[in-house]
Amino acid sequence: MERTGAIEKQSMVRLENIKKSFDVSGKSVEVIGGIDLDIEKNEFVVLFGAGQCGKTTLLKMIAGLEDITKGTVYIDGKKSSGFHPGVGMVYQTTSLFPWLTVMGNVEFGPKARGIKKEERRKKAQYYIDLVGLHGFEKHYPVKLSGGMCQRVGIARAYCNDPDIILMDEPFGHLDAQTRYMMEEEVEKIWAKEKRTVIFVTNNIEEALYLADRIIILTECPAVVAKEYRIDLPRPRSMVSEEFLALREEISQLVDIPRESEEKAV
Ligand SMILES: Nc1ncnc2c1ncn2[C@@H]1O[C@H](COP(=O)(O)OP(=O)(O)OP(=O)(O)O)[C@@H](O)[C@H]1O
Repeated sequence: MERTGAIEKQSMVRLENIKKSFDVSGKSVEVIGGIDLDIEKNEFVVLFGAGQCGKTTLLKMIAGLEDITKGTVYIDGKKSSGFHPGVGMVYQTTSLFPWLTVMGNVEFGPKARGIKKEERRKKAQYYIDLVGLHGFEKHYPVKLSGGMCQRVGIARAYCNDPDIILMDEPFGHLDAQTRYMMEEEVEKIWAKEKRTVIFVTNNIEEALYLADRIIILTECPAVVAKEYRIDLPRPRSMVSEEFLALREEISQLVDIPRESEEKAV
């Protein structure tokens, strides 16, 4: 709880000294080394760090899908234990049900909660339209491109009315062009639907394009190395002076080669 004068501001997500160790061949390996974090309602927070630093593990602990070794997660002020219905997840690779159509996948959550057909169809249609898939309602995932599948995943997450949406490198497997398009889509949807989003990536441009705040994690065991509040106006230009200056600063901090340097090696 943050104190601002006499008023107490409650975080949507609060992590208190979160630690995680895995047992690997009988040895305890610490992956998360003690993370404290407060995330405000409707904030767009990006967890940024090198591959294998523990980002997915942290996200899973927030979702209640992974046991916490030490520390506490609070969701909307309440101590969280296990899966929380107010948390939705969009995964790295598509996790759609292949035997269900686009409509079937998006309405799956409300259907499981017993929402009547007419109501859940209306809602699912709204989110299908919002992610730009109008006309694809009856298609099966096998007939869709990677970007379209991720759109369905996003619509499915929103259709469950979560307060918090966790996105785990959702565009990591897409080609560069589709990735830019999807980043624009997510930004637009977030501007319209305003939820608390925690987005994992190891792509600096993506982080800077989307985030209100970037949390930079150290390599394993992950702790918060630094955080940046990004106040650039939205929608952002990836070639503005301020954007490029921040990209340079963060690149140097985390020493991640740019795409062109990676290719040159
Ligand atoms: N169930 C598990 N048992 C043992 N080790 C695990 C388990 N899950 C994750 N790890 C280890 O924890 C570390 C962090 O993994 P994690 O997937 O959280 O990293 P990440 O930052 O999300 O990686 P990437 O960016 O490559 O997706 C890795 O070394 C991984 O091998």
